[in-house]
Amino acid sequence: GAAVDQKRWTLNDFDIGKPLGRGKFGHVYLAREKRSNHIVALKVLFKSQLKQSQVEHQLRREVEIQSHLRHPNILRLYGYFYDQKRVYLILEYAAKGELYKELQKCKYFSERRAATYVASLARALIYCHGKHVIHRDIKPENLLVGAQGELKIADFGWSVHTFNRRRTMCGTLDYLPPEMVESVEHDANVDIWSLGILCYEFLYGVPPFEAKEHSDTYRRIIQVDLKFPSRPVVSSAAKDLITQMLVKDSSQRLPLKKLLEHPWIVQNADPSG
Ligand SMILES: O=C(O)c1cc(-c2cccc(F)c2)nc2ccccc12
Ligand SMILES: [Mg+2]
Repeated sequence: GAAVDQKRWTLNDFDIGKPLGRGKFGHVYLAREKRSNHIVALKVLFKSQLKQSQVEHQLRREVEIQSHLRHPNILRLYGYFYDQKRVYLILEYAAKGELYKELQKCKYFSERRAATYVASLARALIYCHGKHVIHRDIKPENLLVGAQGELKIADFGWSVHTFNRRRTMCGTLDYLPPEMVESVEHDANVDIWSLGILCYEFLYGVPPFEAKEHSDTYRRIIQVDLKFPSRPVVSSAAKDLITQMLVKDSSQRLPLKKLLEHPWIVQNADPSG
């Protein structure tokens, strides 16, 4: 098979290490490229599963997109190859793993930690939007943490698949903005909404429109039924930012560049991200 940086990779180029996790279409392994000793994550996808779920074309498109994105807060895709039964994706290894596990463990983040994450995601999204790549689907499940604690959007491909499966079939609607829930045209401003949802969840430990039934979540989203609990205590600056992002009219949402100048971000985000 081919590869994004023209090199023809094969399984023999790697020493395979411990499993890092499993997804719907296969497993991810720690691996070391033999010549460079470079540590990577090798995602192994079964062609049978990909065919069965009719996601081959999406995978190719997402690989194409992801391989061209170069940003400190976007997980790198170095290349891919395939054999008879499997497709292998050569990914950057994020040493501190999945953000959602960290969020579950500490329930919610401090305002400084939340603001630092939100600012780095805003910078990654500004970069993506600049390359006409939108909709990076930035829920906690799609975020990994690098060795220095930096956030990485690791959402290439899956979320599009899960997006088509999870959001239309089952799974969380929580992150969908009104225009997507009402399935009308959507643009890069969908990412501002999702980042607002994420900011709320970082600070309170739950997404703002969570409800038992899908139909209730759906209604709360389209009504923008935004409420701030009294606990944990959160600054009014943070609530102001979230309120400016979770606006039904996508054109009225706070632009990402303005987000980086918002007092809550300026006063709380660690500049190194
Ligand atoms: O047998 C193939 O040619 C094949 C190639 C690819 C593929 C090619 C480039 C990039 C990428 F991500 C995937 N995906 C597949 C999925 C299911 C069945 C077959 C294939
Ligand atoms: Mg996606």
